[in-house]
Amino acid sequence: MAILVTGGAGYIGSHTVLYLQEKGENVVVLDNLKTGHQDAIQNVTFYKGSLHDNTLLDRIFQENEIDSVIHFAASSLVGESVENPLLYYRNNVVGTYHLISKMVEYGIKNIVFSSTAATYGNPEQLPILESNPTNPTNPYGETKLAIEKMLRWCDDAYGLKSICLRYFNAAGADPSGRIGEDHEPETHLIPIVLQVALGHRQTVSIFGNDYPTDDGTCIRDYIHVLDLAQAHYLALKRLKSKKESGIYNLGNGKGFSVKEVIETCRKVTGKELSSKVGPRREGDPAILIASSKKAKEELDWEPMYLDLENIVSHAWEWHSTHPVGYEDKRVGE
Ligand SMILES: NC(=O)c1ccc[n+]([C@@H]2O[C@H](COP(=O)([O-])OP(=O)(O)OC[C@H]3O[C@@H](n4cnc5c(N)ncnc54)[C@H](O)[C@@H]3O)[C@@H](O)[C@H]2O)c1
Ligand SMILES: O=c1ccn([C@@H]2O[C@H](COP(=O)(O)OP(=O)(O)O[C@H]3O[C@H](CO)[C@@H](O)[C@H](O)[C@H]3O)[C@@H](O)[C@H]2O)c(=O)[nH]1
Repeated sequence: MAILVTGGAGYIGSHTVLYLQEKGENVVVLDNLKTGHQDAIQNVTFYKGSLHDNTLLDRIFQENEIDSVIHFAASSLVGESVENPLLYYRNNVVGTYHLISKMVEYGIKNIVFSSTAATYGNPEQLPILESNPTNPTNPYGETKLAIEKMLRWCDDAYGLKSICLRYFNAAGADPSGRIGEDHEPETHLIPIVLQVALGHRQTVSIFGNDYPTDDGTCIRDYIHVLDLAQAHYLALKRLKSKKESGIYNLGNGKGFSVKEVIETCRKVTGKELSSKVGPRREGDPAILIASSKKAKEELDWEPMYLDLENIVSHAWEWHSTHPVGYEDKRVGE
């Protein structure tokens, strides 16, 4: 049997594919390469195309013995979603609607879904529990919450079992340096700061220093991408054994401010790293920190790389050895 990984050529998807391969799983990837890289995946059955292509989805489900799906494919940038919400409703909600419809048609009962801390909005308590209210402050979070709800109703109606993993901020890279994060343009904080270290940018702009935090900058919970990969594997195992849907936070349990992240990058790279304070970015909550107690208890999740310096070191290992990222994007230049 095979696992279909949508968005498997993306940052978190490719790390999960590698993890699943190392566990001996048979993996099929669907990715339109909008933000992913074919070079990030090796030795898998790969279909280049979109969630919106029903004919391609038919082919994938007919040509492979798929018994479960891990669904990463999405548009996932907070700022972009505020500027272009319809793109997010189409790619995330409508795209997932197509995928789930085909799963129901082909009788595939298990899905692990990439949800997000952005479903909570400005949290009422910290650390955030899965049972806390969800009030997204941006269209990205809204679309992910809409999908969680769609999945819940599909469990009731069709017996489709889902585990929604609400990740906090994915960071780091495969410690052996084989794959890493490569987005164009890059919007995530750690790779942006490391681009300053590489001399690809002059400075990093700090998006606001008037938040209600100790140093005035936003606090986030950075979780290693391989710890996320492990959680997907465990979530699939649980779906297959318990046949129960669920929602789980995945975070480090510790929060770091933007200034603290920049300082850690200075320490790891040994470089000065210029920064300047700019305006707030619309849609950003002040503080997001996870409680991952439920994932640890019910999925037996044991994150291995909780130290921020370690996470940044793995990211730096990738960026310093691949200063322009994957080779494939230079094809045709
Ligand atoms: N990076 C984070 O910190 C973070 C945090 C929480 C949740 N998430 C979620 O995790 C998932 C993966 O995030 P990522 O950081 O790896 O992003 P990414 O952009 O690197 O990966 C997404 C992948 O999906 C593919 N894709 C997008 N739309 C598609 C479509 N319609 N059909 C087929 N393929 C499509 C892209 O080409 C890309 O390879 C997303 O669903 C995102 O919302 C990410
Ligand atoms: O140049 C930059 C980039 C980011 N930030 C700040 O750094 C923090 C982290 O930002 P970023 O790395 O862009 O991540 P988030 O916007 O927190 O979103 C990530 O984390 C969310 C979960 O918390 C996921 O849902 C999203 O998909 C993922 O992009 C935020 O406070 C930003 O305002 C800056 O100050 N300067």
